[in-house]
Order: sequence, then structure tokens, then C-alpha cells
Amino acid sequence: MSLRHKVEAMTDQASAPEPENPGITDIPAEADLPGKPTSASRTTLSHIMTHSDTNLLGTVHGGVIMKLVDDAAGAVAGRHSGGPAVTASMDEMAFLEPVRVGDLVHVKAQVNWVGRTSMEVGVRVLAERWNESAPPTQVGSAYLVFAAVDADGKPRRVPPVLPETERDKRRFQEAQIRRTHRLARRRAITELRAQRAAEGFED
Ligand SMILES: CCCCCCCCCCCCCCCC(=O)SCCNC(=O)CCNC(=O)[C@H](O)C(C)(C)COP(=O)(O)OP(=O)(O)OC[C@H]1O[C@@H](n2cnc3c(N)ncnc32)[C@H](O)[C@@H]1OP(=O)(O)O
Repeated sequence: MSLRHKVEAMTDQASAPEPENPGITDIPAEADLPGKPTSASRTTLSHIMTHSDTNLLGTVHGGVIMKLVDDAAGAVAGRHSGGPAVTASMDEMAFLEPVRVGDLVHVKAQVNWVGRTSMEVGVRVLAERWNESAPPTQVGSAYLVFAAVDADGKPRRVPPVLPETERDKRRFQEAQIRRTHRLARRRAITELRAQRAAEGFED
């Protein structure tokens, strides 16, 4: 599938009629998947940071945090979709405070939004000293898109997510904004590349 076709195949959640897409595992229209509440798959992954997690500066490596973020988000996506799901993208990974050896890190993840075969998972990273009773502080956040896949690695349908609280509803709406921006950015870049190629520029 060409990039242009892929971008155009990325549609918004369940609002538009389902386009033909032979790449997606076929589920009969009548077999509408029942929605799942946000809380059903919300997950927290906790991990104590040790010396093996540090970078050359002595603080915890960003890649260690990103691995935990991917793991927690993957568990949420797997739970929500009822099977395997793969990371399609990770964006807006923010590191707000350094994390240190001896910090107990909590990675909290939930499904913010779902499309046809993809899910946006929002993640908050909190840290607290392992031996103090002070409340944890937020040290990072990220948004990841996961695609649910079948045994052949092909995208498969995911159940709708049912936001429960006002915070869930706000996150759902914000995720739709990010989705729109992802699509617009990819489309603009694809069109720019096509235009440059048509004008004879070589990369
Ligand atoms: C009960 C069970 C419990 C299970 C409990 C399990 C617990 C377990 C815990 C551990 C969890 C570890 C989690 C690690 C997770 C990895 O580390 S996975 C490894 C890294 N990732 C990969 O290898 C993925 C490689 N990429 C691919 O396989 C394919 O590109 C993909 C992602 C399947 C997409 O395939 P495609 O042919 O491009 O399909 P396409 O129809 O165009 O796109 C499918 C959907 O993805 C979206 N999409 C595709 N690309 C992008 C992109 N770049 N950005 C945003 N969205 C995108 C599309 O918009 C579309 O969404 P919908 O409109 O259908 O909603």
C-alpha cells in the first residue's frame, strides 16, 4: 500500500461509513463490537530505578522510561482490543523532571480514543522516592498509537471506548484533535514530496 493510500485510509472514528480496506481483518457489519469503558483497561506499571538504568549524567536514561511507557501502553491496548497490538507511533513524549536511582516510577496508561483498528493510549509517568511518603510527582507524559493486529500481523477491528468521567471525555476530545493533526501533517508531507518529485527534485 502506498503512503498516499495509507494516509487516505486513516479515517476518523466510526463516524464515516466504513471504506473498503482489504488490509483489515474482515468482521461482518452485523458483528458490531460492544464498547468497553475506559476503566476496563486502565493500567499502572511500577518499577524501581537502579544503577543499570542510568545515563552518563547519572540520571535515568530517557530510553528506559520510554520502554516502560511502551510496555504499559501495550498492555492497555492489548486489554482493550482483546489481543495483540503493536506500537504504530509514539508522539509528544515529554520528560518533565529527571528521574533518579531509587525512584519508584509509576506509569499510568489508558485508552483515550479508538478508530477502526487503532487506539490512542495516553500515558502519565510519576516518580516518588522509594523510602519517603511524599506524594509522587509527574515526570513525563506521552501519547502512543497502537494498532490491534491478528495472527498474521494485519490490523483488526477494535471495540469502541466508552469514556466514563469528564476527564475521560476531555481526553477523548483532545485525542481527536491530535488524530486530525497527525492526518493533516502526513497528508501535507506526502503532497509536498509528490510535488517535489513531479518537479524533478531528487533527494
Ligand atoms: C486479553 C489480551 C491481553 C494482552 C495483554 C498483553 C500485554 C503485553 C504487554 C507488553 C506490551 C508490549 C508492547 C510493545 C509493543 C511493541 O513493541 S510492537 C513493536 C513495534 N511496532 C511494530 O513493529 C509495528 C510495525 N508496523 C506495522 O506492523 C504496521 O505499520 C501497522 C502499525 C500494523 C499498521 O499497518 P498498515 O498496513 O499501515 O495498516 P493501516 O490500515 O494503514 O493502519 C492501521 C491503523 O493504524 C493507524 N496508523 C498506522 N500508522 C500510523 C502512524 N504512523 N501513526 C498513527 N497511526 C497510524 C491507521 O490510522 C489505522 O488506524 P484506523 O483508522 O484503522 O483506526
